[in-house]
Amino acid sequence: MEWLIYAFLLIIIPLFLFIVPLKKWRKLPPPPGPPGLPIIGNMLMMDQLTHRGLDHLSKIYGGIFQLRLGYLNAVTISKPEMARQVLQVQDNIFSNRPATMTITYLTYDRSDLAFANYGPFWRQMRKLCVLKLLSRRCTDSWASVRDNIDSTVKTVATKIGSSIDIRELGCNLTKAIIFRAAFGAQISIEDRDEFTSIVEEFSRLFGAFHIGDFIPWLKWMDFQGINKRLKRARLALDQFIDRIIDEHLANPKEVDAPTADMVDGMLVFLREVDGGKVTSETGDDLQEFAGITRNNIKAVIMDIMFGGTGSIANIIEWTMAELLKNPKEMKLVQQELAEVIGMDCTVKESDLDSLSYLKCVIKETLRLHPPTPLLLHETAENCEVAGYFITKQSRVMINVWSIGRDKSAWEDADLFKPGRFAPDGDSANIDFKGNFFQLLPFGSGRRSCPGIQLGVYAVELALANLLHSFDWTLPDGMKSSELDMGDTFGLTAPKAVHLVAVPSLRLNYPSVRLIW
Ligand code: HEM
Repeated sequence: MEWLIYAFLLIIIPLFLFIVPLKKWRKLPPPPGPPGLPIIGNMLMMDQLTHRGLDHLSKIYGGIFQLRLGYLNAVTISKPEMARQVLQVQDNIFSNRPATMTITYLTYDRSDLAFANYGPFWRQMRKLCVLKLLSRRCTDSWASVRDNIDSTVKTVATKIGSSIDIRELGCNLTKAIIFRAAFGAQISIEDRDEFTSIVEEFSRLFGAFHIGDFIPWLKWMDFQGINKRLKRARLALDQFIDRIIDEHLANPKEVDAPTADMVDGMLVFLREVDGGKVTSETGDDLQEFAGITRNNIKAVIMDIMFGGTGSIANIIEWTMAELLKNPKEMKLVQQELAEVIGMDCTVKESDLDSLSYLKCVIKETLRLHPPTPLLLHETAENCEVAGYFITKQSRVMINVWSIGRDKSAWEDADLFKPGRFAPDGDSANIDFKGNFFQLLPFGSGRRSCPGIQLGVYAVELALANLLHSFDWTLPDGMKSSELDMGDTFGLTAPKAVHLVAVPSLRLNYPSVRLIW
């Protein structure tokens, strides 16, 4: 009798655990896609891995298709319902991130938040970032937004009648916000310039092509000398942030102090590895947290630099461009600002809730120009989407740009019509917080953007003040129809040609002079 029980355990259980599921998967076809060559697969189509290239391929192969890049399967999703399958229904399987060799090295072996795989470490880092660095309670980050927008408006006021590069204006503003939030008000101009060049080199290296990412047995090849650049870049970051950390350690602050910055926030959890001890007590909501290392701090600071700076500046530039291209919409937003704020003062945080049309304009801009057009995820297990078999460790690209322009989800999908989100519009109930899979500028589910509150606040307050304080025209008599609306593709998708516009004073001058 006993042998019967053993036979059951040895034969039936493995059958159910392995063979039955395998058979289930085997019946399913892989997603459609273009035929590939031996070994390299579709690597000759690498130039198509942009939001526009993948959108074009989705018109041929459908809302889900697969490219084989060497040994890597890359699946693209371009329909809202399939995005829901991936980001909500099977979120647990799709919450890993793909990381190239370059990214792994530059993030200290993925010891950050954005590239860490889903699991206990990621959960703790996410909790730390959300509660201690990016929430409304982190007062300095938010004060940094207000102060830096005030000084941007004052700078524009000194350039009335001259051409202003809006991309540059937005980048300088967001860099100032994020630098001060991360390192505190004391950071010098020289330090800012030094750190900007480190971030720029990281950004160039993140996009670098390495054959070993696709054909692992060719990992040793380094045609472009990337390895040397990687080592130099990480050393520069080590030296810079170690100095900042040491300065902060020498001058400790209470995390709740009004002048505490993100480095102060993280130092509370610092575990100096050399000494092997936890240097300070952990906070209430992270009692079980074993602490973080200097490398974690460096990697998270880089996440915040990349997450914050490009996207906020991008939205400001695209919104201004769409409003200059659509003067009727510009008039509606400015009319709302005049009615809500009056013409004697600038916009304050408490006014933002009343600016409902401005919010519609920003939403519509995010639909047409999401700053991160492709969400990058990776599968943790074999699974099924829409009747297709997706293998474990597939790279999954959710084409948010394509989904935002999907003709079956949006009426007049290619037109800029903010009124669709107004209370009487056909998309009035749709928000961008990840609940509606046709609009995903901040992603959805576990890996969605933790900086959404801070980011939206900065975008709304900056645009409200720029549009309320000034009237804007295109330079040299350029007509709105002549404005170039093309984009480029990198980690984000900014306008291909920088937007240049000319401000004129809009508010009642004597009262505004008192404020400025
Ligand atoms: C306002 C403009 C912003 C937009 C449109 C934006 C968009 C996004 C998107 C699309 C993702 C990926 C979601 C996914 O993969 O499903 C993301 C992730 C992330 N964002 Fe943002 N973001 C913005 C602002 C910020 C700010 C201000 C910060 C920090 C200061 C930030 C930090 C991050 C981080 C750390 C992640 C990685 C989260 C993780 O993997 O768990 N973002 N963001």
